[in-house]
Amino acid sequence: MSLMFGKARTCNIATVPEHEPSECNIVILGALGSGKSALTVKFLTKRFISEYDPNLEDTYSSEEMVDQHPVLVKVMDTADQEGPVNCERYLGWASAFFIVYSIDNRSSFDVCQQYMETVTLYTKGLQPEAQVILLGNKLDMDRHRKVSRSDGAALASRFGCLFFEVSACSDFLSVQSIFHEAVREVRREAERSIRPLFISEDKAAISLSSACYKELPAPATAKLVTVKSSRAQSKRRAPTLTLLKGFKIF
Ligand SMILES: Nc1nc2c(ncn2[C@@H]2O[C@H](COP(=O)(O)OP(=O)(O)OP(=O)(O)O)[C@@H](O)[C@H]2O)c(=O)[nH]1
Repeated sequence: MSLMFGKARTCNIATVPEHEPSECNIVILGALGSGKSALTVKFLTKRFISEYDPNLEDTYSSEEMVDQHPVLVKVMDTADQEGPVNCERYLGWASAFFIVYSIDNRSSFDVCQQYMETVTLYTKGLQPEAQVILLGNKLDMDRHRKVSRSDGAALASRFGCLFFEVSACSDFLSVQSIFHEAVREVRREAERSIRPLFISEDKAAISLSSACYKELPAPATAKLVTVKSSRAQSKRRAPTLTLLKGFKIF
């Protein structure tokens, strides 16, 4: 079986349909304190962290079932201190980007615009194109909101990407849904990129205008199978919480 999924991605799950990538590499970008680690840890462990090591950058993986198909989701939780610098380490690796801001912090939203520009400049025209999802985090802080939902939607629409608001400290299923939605987007893109390009004008108009705020799909029932960091794997260390030693988990 060969997968039409470039950039040296591997294929090791035999039951994956031909056009579907068996791995999905998600890079999480955003300003300091926007909640990148909290979202990552929530997805991996269902728990919320309140303290973290801001210099910790690592890649974690989790075997997931998304729409009855297995996929290895790898998550790179980045620790850039001042916006997009030294992006080479993830630009070629990512199948999807989460660009995260905190809805109660206007400047974190401004940093997102820089990330959007950097990432879309790199990804546009690639086959398959890495998918970008804008995330307004800390939805539980709505009463302190500094970025309106329509501002988020407008930015996403400017770059033609999906947009969700979420909270890393509330329910696990909505955080998981966003990661699964990223997998779906990556699969759609993989499928699109192996199809000949016969798009009617009507369809093109629909797809161009459809970017923007999207209601979360019903939470998937898939359950977390394993939690391992790639570093831990390579050193054959015990999986799970040892990899998260930079976090305090509640
Ligand atoms: N209320 C609330 N707090 C959150 C949420 N997500 C993260 N936080 C808190 O915000 C702070 C920063 O969260 P992190 O996940 O460490 O943010 P980060 O983007 O990884 O930060 P850096 O590692 O410094 O880049 C922590 O105190 C978290 O507990 C959320 O959804 N709601």
